[in-house]
Amino acid sequence: MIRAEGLRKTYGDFPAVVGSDFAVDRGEIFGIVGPNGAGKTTTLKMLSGLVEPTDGVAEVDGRDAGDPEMRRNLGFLPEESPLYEDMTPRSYLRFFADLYDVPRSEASERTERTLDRLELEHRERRLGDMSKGMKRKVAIARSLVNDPDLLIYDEPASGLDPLTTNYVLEFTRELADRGKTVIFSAHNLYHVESVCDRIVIMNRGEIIARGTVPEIRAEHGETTYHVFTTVAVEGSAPERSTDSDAVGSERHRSVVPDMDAVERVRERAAANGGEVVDIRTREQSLEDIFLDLASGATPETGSARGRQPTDASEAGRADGGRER
Ligand SMILES: Nc1ncnc2c1ncn2[C@@H]1O[C@H](COP(=O)(O)OP(=O)(O)OP(=O)(O)O)[C@@H](O)[C@H]1O
Repeated sequence: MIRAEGLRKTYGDFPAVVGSDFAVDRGEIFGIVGPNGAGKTTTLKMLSGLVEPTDGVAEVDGRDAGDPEMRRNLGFLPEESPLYEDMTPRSYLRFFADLYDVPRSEASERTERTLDRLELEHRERRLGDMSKGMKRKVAIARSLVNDPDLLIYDEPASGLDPLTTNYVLEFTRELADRGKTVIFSAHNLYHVESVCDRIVIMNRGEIIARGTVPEIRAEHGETTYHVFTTVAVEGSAPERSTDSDAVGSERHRSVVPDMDAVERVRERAAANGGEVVDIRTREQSLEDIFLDLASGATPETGSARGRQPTDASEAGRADGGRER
């Protein structure tokens, strides 16, 4: 459904995205993850047709991402989505449905259904008086007023409490299960790990890893072996056993990188009159893999310079121009 080829964006001399290649299938949840300034937002905006690429291709269903027709079939959730504070969720969503020419009755039915699914209470409360989580839910509902097939969400769960975060992520999964294609960005790896079918990791404008989370683990992660012996061996550390049948007995842990090294620990333990009592494998967490891959980076503070999207500017772009 989505094709990015040699996708590149420079601001002046500064390369925000240096040339990305990836494809996203219909019904997939695709995550773009990376530290501040990695180029996630810029990539999402190029896929949404909001920013014109300096070079390369961003296509949706074979059409240029900037094509107004394609953009009517898109729900874009910006990282910051200031809402009109004096409106209520209902009036706000109706306003956007009108902008998309959704017939009144259809709009109101869809709006209520979406607010029900998002468990949004206080629908007559002023948006200005709502919590951050509720506002984010309204912004998500807004991305769905035109019933788009493609959803592009910039940090959908950023800054939300764990419960609302889970809610938003589960809702994203539900959308994909109903056939929508979802692309979203995140800093937090837990977010992508729990819902994404595939991810790319970006750093300094470049894709530095890609695949499913297990594939990335297999390619870039390290497995270590923790070997427990009854006697000390070179490089081991003593610790108290917590096993129910041996509570309190002392044992020694050696952390080694492969099975040959495990064998050497076994031989040393035997030479010292002891034995191996347990071996456990530990996978490196995705967070650690990510930190290793991104090391050497100088993440910037703050995000995109330049335009801060407002409701009016995003709405105007439903069929308008794009940033260069
Ligand atoms: N309109 C712009 N003008 C100049 N530089 C920009 C503009 N937009 C983005 N940049 C720069 O491009 C780089 C990538 O920015 P981008 O917002 O895409 O990163 P990001 O991965 O989304 O970061 P964050 O997680 O902080 O939002 C940053 O160094 C940013 O300062």
